Amino acid sequence: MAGSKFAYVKGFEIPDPLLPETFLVCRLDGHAFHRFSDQHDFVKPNDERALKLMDHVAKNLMSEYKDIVLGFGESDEFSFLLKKSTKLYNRRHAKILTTLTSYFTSCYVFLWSQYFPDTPLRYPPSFDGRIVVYPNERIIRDYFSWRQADTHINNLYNTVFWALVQQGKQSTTEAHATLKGTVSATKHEILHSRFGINYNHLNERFRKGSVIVREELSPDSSLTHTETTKTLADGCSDVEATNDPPVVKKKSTFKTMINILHCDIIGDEFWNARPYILSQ
Ligand SMILES: Nc1nc2c(ncn2[C@@H]2O[C@H](COP(=O)(O)OP(=O)(O)OP(=O)(O)O)[C@@H](O)[C@H]2O)c(=O)[nH]1
Ligand SMILES: [Mg+2]
Repeated sequence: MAGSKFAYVKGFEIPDPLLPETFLVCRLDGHAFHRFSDQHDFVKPNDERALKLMDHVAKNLMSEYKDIVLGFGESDEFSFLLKKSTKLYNRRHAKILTTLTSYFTSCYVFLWSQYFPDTPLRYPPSFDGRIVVYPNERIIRDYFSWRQADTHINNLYNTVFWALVQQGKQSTTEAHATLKGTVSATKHEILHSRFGINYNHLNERFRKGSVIVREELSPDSSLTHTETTKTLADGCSDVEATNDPPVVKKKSTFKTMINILHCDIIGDEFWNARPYILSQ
């Protein structure tokens, strides 16, 4: 049937495919979370409730979108790696970006009260998003190393900064001045000598961010959920088991489980233990 005389406008919708057989990284970032965190009384420098909420949201996104093989989050941001063979929405750029961003945002609102039972949302939060196409494994590893290095740099700075303000009674201007031009060793030293804080003993979630992996379990795995989680924790500290049963993949006997880790992603150990992340 011929379209109406108006149908030609459809021709203005230009296809926006992402290059085939390349890795896609989608990074979502809280919009104006400086203000949002103030308005909702986030603990400084790290609010564990807010970070756990982000992790839970990311885990939900990965349950919904099985082609996401890895997530990494810190502060108000999360990066998601889609396997290079993904055919999700025919690799349409806008379709993937907008659905991932809106699903993440609605989950954030949906789960908010679980983590902030006494703090009603004062206004709707939003997230911006981008997808970057990367050609090879080395660059993907460098990408995630970059985000984790950033986590470390920001967290060390923020930890000393707020120690100077909250315990050292400096103004924020004075604290900035104290830290201007200092190297990492000096920041560690200030924390240790003035505040008795050993940075390396702080919560790993704060120091390393959150790594979310979809682990594949062998079909003959007879381990229980809890045992399996412990086994997968080898080499990574502080694994959070979920209470959900492992998901049985359709059309396959493999079981998968999404785990939240706070481990090093810089270096070989993480990647060598999980070759399937970059090989799909
Ligand atoms: N107090 C507190 N603030 C946090 C926490 N996590 C994130 N934030 C705030 O969120 C900001 C995130 O940084 P950005 O994404 O660069 O800043 P933004 O205000 O969100 O700005 P845009 O992303 O450009 O919209 C931080 O600077 C903090 O102000 C937290 O755990 N505690
Ligand atoms: Mg932000």
